[in-house]
Amino acid sequence: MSAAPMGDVVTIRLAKENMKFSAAHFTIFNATERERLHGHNFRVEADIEARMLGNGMCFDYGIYKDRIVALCRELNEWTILPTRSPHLRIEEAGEHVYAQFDGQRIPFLRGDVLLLPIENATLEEFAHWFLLRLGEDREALRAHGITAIEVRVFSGPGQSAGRRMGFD
Ligand SMILES: Nc1nc2c(c(=O)[nH]1)N=C([C@H](O)[C@H](O)COP(=O)(O)OP(=O)(O)OP(=O)(O)O)CN2
Repeated sequence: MSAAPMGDVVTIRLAKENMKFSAAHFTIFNATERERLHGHNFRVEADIEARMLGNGMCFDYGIYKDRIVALCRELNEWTILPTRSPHLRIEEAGEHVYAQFDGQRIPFLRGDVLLLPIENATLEEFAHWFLLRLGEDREALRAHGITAIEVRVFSGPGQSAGRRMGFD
């Protein structure tokens, strides 16, 4: 049986139990409608497309297991607020962070809040955040022969958003 020729594209699926984070958020639907603050135990999965590199394997996926778990830890046990929402203004004042929405000035302790450069605290924006962080080191992606990554974020069983990014 011939070995898989170098250059074949394979998909590595990473969906480990420890790829998870607990966080509070609220989805903003428009300038006047949002959810109440609530939380989830979010789970993360990643499909990484890559070229075979010889020796019967592609890149060592352990590298990205560790990276995804580390990124989950960055989001764990925070109230996540989006800094790029068109409907929310963030005001930092001393030990507080105020989220200004539709005339409401919602107070948080700075020590409880993680400000993320996303448009909304949604599954699809969390997935995009993971993709941007995983795609930061383009040299490494090239060396690993990685051509695309899809990240899928779950807010609970049966509810997720997947987002894909190609890399040249
Ligand atoms: N396009 C999106 N729409 C919605 C999102 C989102 O991320 N992207 N998020 C929400 C809510 O935040 C989320 O659905 C709230 O959780 P909810 O489904 O109410 O609660 P559970 O996860 O416990 O699911 P149940 O169906 O209640 O069991 C809404 N829209």
